[in-house]
Amino acid sequence: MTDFDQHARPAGGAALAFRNATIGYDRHPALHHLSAHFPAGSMTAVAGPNGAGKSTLLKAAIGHIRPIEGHVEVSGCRRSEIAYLPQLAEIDRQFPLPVFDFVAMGLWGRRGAFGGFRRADDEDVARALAAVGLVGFEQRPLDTLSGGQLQRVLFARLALQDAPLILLDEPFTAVDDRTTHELMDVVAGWNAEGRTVVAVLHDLELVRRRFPRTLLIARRLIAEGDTAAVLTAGHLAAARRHVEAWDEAAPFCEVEPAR
Ligand SMILES: Nc1ncnc2c1ncn2[C@@H]1O[C@H](COP(=O)(O)OP(=O)(O)OP(=O)(O)O)[C@@H](O)[C@H]1O
Repeated sequence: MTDFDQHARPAGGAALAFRNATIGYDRHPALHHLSAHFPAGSMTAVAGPNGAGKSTLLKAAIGHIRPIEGHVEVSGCRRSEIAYLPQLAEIDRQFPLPVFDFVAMGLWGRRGAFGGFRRADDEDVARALAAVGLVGFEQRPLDTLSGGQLQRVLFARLALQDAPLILLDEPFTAVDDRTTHELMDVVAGWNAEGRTVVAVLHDLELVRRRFPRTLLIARRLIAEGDTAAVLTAGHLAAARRHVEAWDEAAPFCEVEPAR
């Protein structure tokens, strides 16, 4: 358990399911007929080659993209309660705020933007910063942080959202091994509290070590389930072949679902 166990949730939290979902941009599908399930309380890695549709899957889960066909279902919480960490490249780090204030924004969902802060909130922010190893950084402007420090700040803000379902898009890209290890422990702590975690990851060794479940996609489902059974040489080769053979101009899906 982490410092956040006062927010610990009972088992039976939030789940996410894709039901024969085709998801794309301007009606050009990026993901075809995807059926996949992220059970409540599970911790799942989403893997696949570049362009496989991993970020698209997370964006559909939070409702930024609507399926062209099929359904994306969130159960056990409202979509607005999902915590989502986009790729670092999509984050505006020129935000003119000190670390403390930026992290405190994680409380907005619970307090409302104009809800006012309580003394306990200051303590929660301080605890969140301590949990990611950033004591002493409270007044540092965001734009003076290294990539790894910024990622720690983003994790602290995410923790304060107290979300039952947490989606992370390549959270360890451009951070060193030590930061990855420490932030990975934070993620495992969230999952131990009963939160459902879905993380897009390229580092398959990390996935094998730390994620019990994996979803392997390549514009469609290749395999899902126990990580060892999913990340086989055969499945990984199939994923590469499928993405390489993909015709970007194909307007509509004619591929049968993989399962
Ligand atoms: N906003 C967009 N408009 C049009 N096409 C897009 C958009 N975003 C992504 N795509 C396309 O959808 C497909 C899947 O992209 P996505 O970013 O989901 O893949 P990914 O698996 O996350 O890739 P990577 O590992 O490179 O981050 C790609 O062909 C991409 O070019």
